[in-house]
Parts: sequence; structure tokens; C-alpha cells
Amino acid sequence: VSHFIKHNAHLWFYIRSYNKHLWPQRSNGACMQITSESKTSGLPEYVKIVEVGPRDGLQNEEVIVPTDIKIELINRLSKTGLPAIEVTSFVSSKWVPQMADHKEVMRGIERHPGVQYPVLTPNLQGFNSAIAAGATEVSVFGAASDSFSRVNINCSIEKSIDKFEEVAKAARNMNIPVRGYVSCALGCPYEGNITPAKVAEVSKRLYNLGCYEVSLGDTIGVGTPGSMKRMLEAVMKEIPLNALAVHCHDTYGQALANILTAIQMGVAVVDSSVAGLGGCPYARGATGNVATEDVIYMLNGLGISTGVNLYTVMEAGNFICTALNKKTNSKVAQASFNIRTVN
Ligand SMILES: CC(C)(COP(=O)([O-])OP(=O)([O-])OC[C@H]1O[C@@H](n2cnc3c(N)ncnc32)[C@H](O)[C@@H]1OP(=O)([O-])[O-])[C@@H](O)C(=O)NCCC(=O)NCCSC(=O)C[C@@](C)(O)CC(=O)[O-]
Repeated sequence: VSHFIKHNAHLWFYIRSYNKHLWPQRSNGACMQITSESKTSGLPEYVKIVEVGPRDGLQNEEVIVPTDIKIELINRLSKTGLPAIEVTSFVSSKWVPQMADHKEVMRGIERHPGVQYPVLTPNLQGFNSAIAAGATEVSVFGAASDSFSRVNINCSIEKSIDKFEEVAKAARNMNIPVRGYVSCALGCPYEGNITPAKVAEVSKRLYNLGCYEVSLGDTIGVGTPGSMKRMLEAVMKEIPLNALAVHCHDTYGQALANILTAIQMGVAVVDSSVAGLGGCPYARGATGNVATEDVIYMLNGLGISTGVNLYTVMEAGNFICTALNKKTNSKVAQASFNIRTVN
């Protein structure tokens, strides 16, 4: 991005002027100037973005990303105004070798005040390792599909809840906040359709065992605004709206539409991944998460504040894509770089 600006200053000025309302300037750290549309539309005025690229993104890369690149990515993301960055996962390195350097990453990053750095912990062993490495927030990850649960964490939903209860109890004793995931909320790679009632049931169990927030994962990106609405209607009967997040993958190109549906229903926490990196190693064929850049662009256009600077997220996306020698999955980043090609 810096190279682009240096060599196309006139064009950059034009893009910034044209998209002024979509590229709000940062002032006083995370404070953003936005339009007042959200105040009249019934949409939330602020949406919290949980950046999952360093974990959900990099866990799915075929190459093992060097530890110093991961640390540099997280350090760059920490300077963008993002309120939460999922750092790594304390899972078995035999299962997910991409996350084997969890301790080194956790210890190597610079932590910025006001930024949360959650890590994934499937069981007490993972929780204890995470805490020893300095984690101050953890996430347990369950599923609404028993088959997916068995493939992903090697146990049934029922057994997984027992393990999460152990984590939640240990976390409570140490004042460590616990977030919960429910994978396959809109479909499963092994079972196909998942009923909204099942998603609501598992979500309620995670909430009741102490998760302060439950992130509903469209793990394989098959959802549509219709299925998102039906699923959320069921879950919202069991859990307060302010304890819900959505986590959308973009396999069928529906992620932004699904997120818009969720925020129209009042959900104000959205997971996303810089440059649209990602996937799940146990959901073959699932593409990356929705790109953080694209979510911010949409929210800026809706006049919804995020506190995140789109430009610096694009720079972080450019950094990791260059390191991985791959093209960004962010449409917003692609569009910006394509204008460079035309000239
Ligand atoms: C969950 C386990 C660990 C169970 O693995 P297991 O084999 O059932 O565990 P076990 O208790 O029988 O122990 C077997 C071995 O694993 C070790 N072990 C046991 N626990 C741990 C731990 N926490 N960290 C490190 N090592 C661990 C343990 O020490 C032992 O080592 P050994 O004696 O053979 O050398 C395994 O199945 C695993 O690591 N699975 C990987 C899960 C994963 O990371 N999946 C991807 C993330 S989920 C996701 O991406 C979806 C999400 C969250 O993004 C939302 C969405 O999109 O839907």
C-alpha cells in the first residue's frame, strides 16, 4: 500500500476523496468520524470486530508460517484500532502443526492497552498451557454437529461440554474471560443441515457454563441471509443479544450479506480475518473467513463505527499476503490494488 501511495499519489488522493465516507480518518487513536445513518436506521452504532486471521487464517495455511512473521502480523494488527485479535490456539501440534509455536507467539507479541488477545483452548491442558504462556482470555470451541465435534476435537458434543466446563471453572477462579464458539451453525460438512434448535441448545449450554459471548460459526460458509435469520431467531430466544457474535466464512460468497442480516437483527460483534485468510483444517473445501477489510468498508458505508482504521488493516493484509506469496481475498484490497494496475 505504501509503495502504491508513493508512486500514485494523485490517484490515491482521488480514491481517498471519492471514498471519504468509507475511509474515515482516524483521530485520537481509535476514534472515527462516521456518518449518522446508523442512528436512524435501527442498526447498532458500534460493531466490535474480532480479528481471527492470525489463528483461524494461519491454521489453514499449507506452509507453516514462521513465528516472527506471525508476531509481526499481530503487532501490525494491534496498531489498527482492532479491539480483539485472536492470537493462536493451544491445541495438539500433532493435530494442527500450524499452531505449534503457540507459546512463542503468545510471549513474543507486543500487547496494546485496550486490545484483547484471546486464544483457543479445547480442554484443561490447553487452558493451563495458555495461562502459563501469558494468555488473559480464552475461547472454547464446540459445535452444533456431533460428527464435526468428533472430527475436530475428537469427542462428542456431550463430552466436549464436560471439558469446557472444566476450562470455565478454572478460568472463573482466575478471573479469565471465556468466549465460546459454536461451529456448523448454518451447516455441517458431514451432516448437512443443522437445525436452528440444535444451535440454540449448544449456544445456551456454552452461555450457561460461563461464556460471556457465543460466536456462531458458519464454518463452511454455506449460510444465506434466510438461514442466518432463522438460526439467530432461535438462538436469540435463549441468549441475550449482547452476548452473540457471528463468524462467517465466505465459501458461497454470502458472508457480507449474512453479516448484514445479523447486524440488522442487532448483533454487534463480528469475527473476520485480515485479507480473508482462513478456513478450518477439519472442514475440507471451506474457504477463508470474511475479510476484515470488506467488513470495515461495509460498516463504514453504513455509518457504523468500528474504531478500526481500514488503511492500516489493508497494510497488515498486504504484509501477510506478501509473506505468504498469495493474493488477498479481500475485495476491497483487490479493488484498491487493481486501480494501480490500470495506471
Ligand atoms: C482437542 C484435542 C487436543 C484433543 O486431542 P485428543 O487426542 O483427543 O486428546 P487426548 O486428551 O486423548 O490426548 C492425546 C494427546 O494430545 C495431547 N493434548 C491434549 N490436549 C492438548 C492441548 N490442548 N494442547 C496440546 N496437546 C494436547 C496430549 O498431551 C496427548 O499427547 P501425547 O501423549 O499423544 O503426546 C485435539 O483433537 C486437537 O488438537 N484438535 C484440533 C482442534 C483445532 O484446533 N481445530 C481447528 C480450530 S476450530 C475452528 O477452526 C472453527 C472455528 C473456531 O474457527 C469456528 C468456525 O469457523 O466454525
